[in-house]
Parts: sequence; structure tokens; C-alpha cells
Amino acid sequence: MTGESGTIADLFDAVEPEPAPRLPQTAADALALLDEWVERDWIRALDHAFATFVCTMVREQGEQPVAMLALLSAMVSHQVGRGHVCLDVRHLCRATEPTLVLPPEGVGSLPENSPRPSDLFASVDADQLIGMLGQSCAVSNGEQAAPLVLDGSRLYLRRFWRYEQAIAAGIRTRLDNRVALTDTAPLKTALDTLFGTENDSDGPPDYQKVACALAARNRFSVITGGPGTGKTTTVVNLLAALQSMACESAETAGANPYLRIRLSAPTGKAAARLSESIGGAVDRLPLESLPGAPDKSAIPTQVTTLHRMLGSRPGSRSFRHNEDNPLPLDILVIDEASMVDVDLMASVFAALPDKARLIMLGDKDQLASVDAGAVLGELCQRAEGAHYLPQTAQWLQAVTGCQLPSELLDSEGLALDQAVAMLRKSYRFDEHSGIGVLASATNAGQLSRELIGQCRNQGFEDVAWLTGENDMGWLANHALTGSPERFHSQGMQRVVGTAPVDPPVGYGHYLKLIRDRKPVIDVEADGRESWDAWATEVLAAFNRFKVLCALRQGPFGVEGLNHDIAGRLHSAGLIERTDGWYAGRPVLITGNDYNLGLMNGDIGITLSVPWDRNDAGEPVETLRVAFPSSDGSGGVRWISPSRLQSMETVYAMTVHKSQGSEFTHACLVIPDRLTPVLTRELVYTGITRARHWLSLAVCQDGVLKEAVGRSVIRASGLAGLLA
Ligand SMILES: Nc1ncnc2c1ncn2[C@@H]1O[C@H](COP(=O)(O)OP(=O)(O)OP(=O)(O)O)[C@@H](O)[C@H]1O
Repeated sequence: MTGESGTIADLFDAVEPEPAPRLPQTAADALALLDEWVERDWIRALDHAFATFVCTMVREQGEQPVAMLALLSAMVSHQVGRGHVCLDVRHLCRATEPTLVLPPEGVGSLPENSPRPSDLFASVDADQLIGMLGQSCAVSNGEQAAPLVLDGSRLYLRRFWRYEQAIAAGIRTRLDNRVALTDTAPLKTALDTLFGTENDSDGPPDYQKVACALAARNRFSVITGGPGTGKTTTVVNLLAALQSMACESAETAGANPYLRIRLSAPTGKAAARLSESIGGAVDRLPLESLPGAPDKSAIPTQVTTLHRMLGSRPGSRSFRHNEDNPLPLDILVIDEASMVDVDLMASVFAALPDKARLIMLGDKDQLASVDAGAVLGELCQRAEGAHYLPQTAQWLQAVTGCQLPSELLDSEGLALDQAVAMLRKSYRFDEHSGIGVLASATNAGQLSRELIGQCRNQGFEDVAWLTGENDMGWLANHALTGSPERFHSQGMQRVVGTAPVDPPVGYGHYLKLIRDRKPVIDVEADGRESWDAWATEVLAAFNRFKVLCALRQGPFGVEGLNHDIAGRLHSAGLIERTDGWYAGRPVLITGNDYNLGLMNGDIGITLSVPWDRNDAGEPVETLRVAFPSSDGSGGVRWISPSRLQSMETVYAMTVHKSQGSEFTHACLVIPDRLTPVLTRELVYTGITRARHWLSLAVCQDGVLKEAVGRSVIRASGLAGLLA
């Protein structure tokens, strides 16, 4: 601290003489300034409350809080709200506005003389600030129970520092305790059976085989890759190989030789999608040809959400499974791991038995979790270059027959590098696929003029480029029909692999299906099968198109577009009204409801069903919302609208919420102005939600290119802890 009389001015070098912003001199001044920021929606009331709490706490301990302590406390909390685990004080002083994204772009100005964040931090010496923090009783090195932790130049809320330490410890322990594979012959035989041996000596290595081998010898491993690179296929093969080895090494005849495997994903949607794709992959396994001929039942196909698996308790942050009650499993697979935040990841490690393996799957380039932490991204920072030690490469060659290119070897590779595998070939998109080409170019941060020209001129079969010239309702019209006429050859006669692809559709498609395929009301029959089948068909049809937005507000945000699209569907006679509950209304669940078994991100469609009876015993139509069953069985859950607490209409959804989902046709809306959320990761995630058709609705030229040039950098210490 700068002492009882210490002021913020002590910490500044030179401040512009005229017009001088009014810098806060005391903690009270700083809190008043933070109040102004809360009023303008620059920071959350919670950030202010945390700063107030810290000031009160230190005062109670006999320390006079200084302005900078109040400001930094609010800023750490603000950063956590933005998905960072901590605030790097050096980054803050070096690049204040990009670090804090304050003031937010497009948000109103402050009164004259009121300092901007850059006035407060940019001219401060970071070492002096770190020294000041180190002397406050509000800050510790993690060992004492202070609300803030300072680790080097990184300032944490204590809870988040603990999460990061727990995750690093969980990973380190597993990296240090590799599986003892004294005899690699069974693994080699299993891998050769599953992947073949064609590519082993020449041609590019089979990175799926390499990933399997690495994961087989580690208790912690990460398999990352873009869409369709075979993450699911690889993990299914890996599980088959592990069960095959377990069968081979079983000591007691008759005893169950199999490893206990659980599959999980962070959201219900992601869990359902993995359940769907894993079933097919398991069916294709050559199990009888594997050593030990493991039974098909040994490879699970049911996927649960992490919350459900850990045993969440309503209204509590703690889980039923924890250090004292570990999960009964030998292998845990987490799919879509980029969406897992540090809080949940720490809970997973707490509940994981020491000997259990953890396999994380995901696309490192996708948006990170909405909540704090970019765990997968941090762990995969060096995945592109692999950094395998020569001895790792030798072992891989012995087990897989694959020779790795020399640029992937590094005699100084880290222990973590030896457990991370990147899949490098997409089996979903061929070289002519615009979605694949756009995704790679976006990732590389390079959308060339030629590539954009190609998209504009229908140079790709699967991409349409839409702009809003002279047409007010262009986006709503597109949402109605999906604009097949804007695609090459009207989206007709397209074949992917050997399979013909249906042309692109918009929301008119599922709404017509609701009308045209509704079962006939049969007073005698009380079975619901035909209604379930209808709802299943409607839900699948709704998945054929989705409008994805970067923003929530404004004409090109979720709110504006939901309003416009509902208006257009209404004027086309496809829905009866545009507000409240009506048949055809699609809803997105926005908070977990454990009583109803609904999870944040679940999507349902409101349908009119004749299950109630009037006094005369005749069927009466009422609205129910149909959700896909959470067990991936393909069934339907019907829920009365009045029971749904947190939900919103979902013609348009944010790219953030769409993570873990995939749509036959996605329309990505690039708004007319650059905002902090518009980044390379967001554009990449939006593009890769499209399976067969992508519409790029570009409201303002230049914004897309600029967005792709900006990458999210999240402050975190995890990679450093594992180095
Ligand atoms: N080695 C391979 N050879 C041929 N086809 C493959 C191979 N690996 C995967 N595929 C096919 O490519 C498609 C995508 O594979 P998979 O679902 O495993 O990828 P993913 O990375 O999990 O995809 P997602 O982006 O959906 O997460 C599937 O149809 C799969 O059968």
C-alpha cells in the first residue's frame, strides 16, 4: 500500500496537463467512478459490489484502502465476467482498453473530466502496482484466505485461482503416472486392425491412429481437430482398443474384464449429438477381429451432461460426486471440451479417481466457454506444432508404423505436448467445400479478397453470400425460405461423397411440416405414438436451418431478428401470432431446470395436441412444447408451456449458444458494426455450425474481414503451470 495517506496520484508518472481527467484520489472516489461505469452498463453491479466488499474488508483489518485497490478489484471481477480467469496487471498497463474492452464499443460516453480506463492505468508503472497489491491484506499468494490472489503479474479472485491450481494438479498427476505398457504388441495389433496399415510407411501419417496410440498410454489426453476430422471416430476406436487390451490381459476367467467407461458433454445438446454419432461409429467397429473380441456392450453409446454425471444439486454449486465420493469409472471422455469452464473442470478432477483416464475431445479454435476459462484452448496452445519428443516419435512409429514429419518433433517438448494429438484432415468437407475453405481461412485470420469474391459469386456449391441492398426485410425473407436461389444451381442436385443432399430450406419448411403432417385426431385411440413421431419429424426439420447472430441486441442481434422473423412468418400465414405462446413457436431453454430435466441450451417446439377433453369428453387442443428426450433415445418429452421458467423464442440464436450444435443450413449474420464480441473464434464457430449449407449474411462489408483479424486472448495461468 502507499500508506494511510496514499493516493492514486502517487502511482502515476506524467498525466496530460489539459484537460486533465479527474483521477480518483481515494477508494471512495474510485467507487463513485465505478458507479458511473455501472450506470452506463460498462461493468456489472457485481463488479462494483466486489470492490466495495474488498474496501470494507481491508478497512476492518485496519488498512486504509487506496483507489487503485478498489479499481483493480472491480476490474478482476469484470474480467471474470468476460470469461477470463484472471487479470494480468502488466497487460492492463500496456494495453488498457483492449485488455478490459472498456469502454465497450458503441456505448455512451462519460461526463466531461471523468477518466476513461486508459487514463487510470495506462500511465501507471506495472511493477509499482504489483508491489502495492503485494502489501495489501486483501491479496495473498494463495496460501492465506484473502479474496484476491497475486501470482506473478496475474491477479485472481481466490476461487478461480484455486480452480486453476486444481486443474493443473489433476493433469500433472496423470501426466506423471503414465499407463505402464510393458508389452505394446496388443496395442499395435488392435490399432492395425482398427485403422489398417496402408499409410504407415509412406504418405502422411494417419493422425487418428497416432492420437489413439498417444491416448492409450496416457491417463490424461487431449484430441483436438476441426469439424469432421474424426474426433468421434478416433475415440470410439480408442475405446475399442482399450477394451480389447483389457480383455487380453484379464487374469480371471469369467470375471468382467471390461473397463468402466463414461461419455459426457457440457450441454444436453452436445450430449445428444455425440450419442447420435457414436452409435453409428460403434456399429462399424470390427470388434470380432480385435484381440479378445470385446463385446459391443463394452463400448457405451449413452452420453450424459457433465452436470448430470457429477450429480448436481439444485441451488448448490457442489456435486454429489467429489473427492469423498469419486465417480465409479475407469475412463471418462469429455466431448466439446472447449465449452467447459474452469469451475466445472475443477469439479471433474475432484470427482475423478486417481487411476482413471481422462480424454478430452474438442475443437481448440472454437469459442471458449461463456463462463471463465478456456481450458481446452490453453491445453492446445502448442498442438499445431505438436512438439513431440524424439522418444515419443520413436514409440509412436513402433506402435502405429507412422513416421511423423520432422517439423512436429522437438527435443524440448513438454510433458503435456506428449499427451495432445491434433487431427489434421477433414473427412466431412472436400477441397471444393466453401464451408471447409472458409473455416480454414478464418482460422488462419486471412479472408482474402479472392475468397470473398468466390463466395459472393456462387463459386462454392455450399455457400451463399447475402447482403441487404435495398431490401428492408432481407434477413427475415431469407429465414422464411432459406433462399435456395442464392446458392449455386439453386442448391439442387448436390452430392456429398455419394449421397445426394437436400436443397437448403428456411423456417417455412418446419412450419409447413407442422401443418401438413399433423396426425388426424382419433377420439377412440389414446396412443401418443403418432404425435411423438410427428414431433420428432418437426424437431428434425427445425434443425435443418438456424439463424446465428454475434450480438443479442440491435436490428442484427437475436432480439431484433427474432422479432422480424416472427413478423415475416406471421405475414406468410405460417404462425397465428408473433408473441406469447403459439403453435410453431421454437423455444430455447436458458437455465437448467433439474425438475423438468431440461438443460440450458435445449430447444423445443410448441405444438397443438388434442389430449385434453372437454365436459362432453371431446378432445380439446392445447399447446405443449416438444423436446427431444435427454437420453438420446430419439423419444419426445412433452411439457406444458406454463411450466417453463427460463426460455426465449429461438428463430435467431447467438453463436455462443449454438456451440455443440450443428445445422444442415446455418445463416451466420455479420452485423453492420464491429463490437468486442466479434472475433475470429466467433466467426469460425458460426461457420462450422453449418453441415451442408452456409449463408453468410454480411450487413457491412469490411466488418467480417476485420472480425477475422481479431483473436480472443484469454488471460490464464494454466499453460504456465504445466510448462
Ligand atoms: N479415417 C476416416 N476415413 C473415412 N471417413 C472417416 C474417417 N474418420 C472419420 N470419417 C467420417 O467423417 C465423418 C466425421 O467423423 P467424426 O464424426 O468422427 O468427426 P468429428 O470430428 O467427431 O466431427 P464433429 O465435427 O461432428 O465433432 C463421419 O462421417 C465419419 O464416418
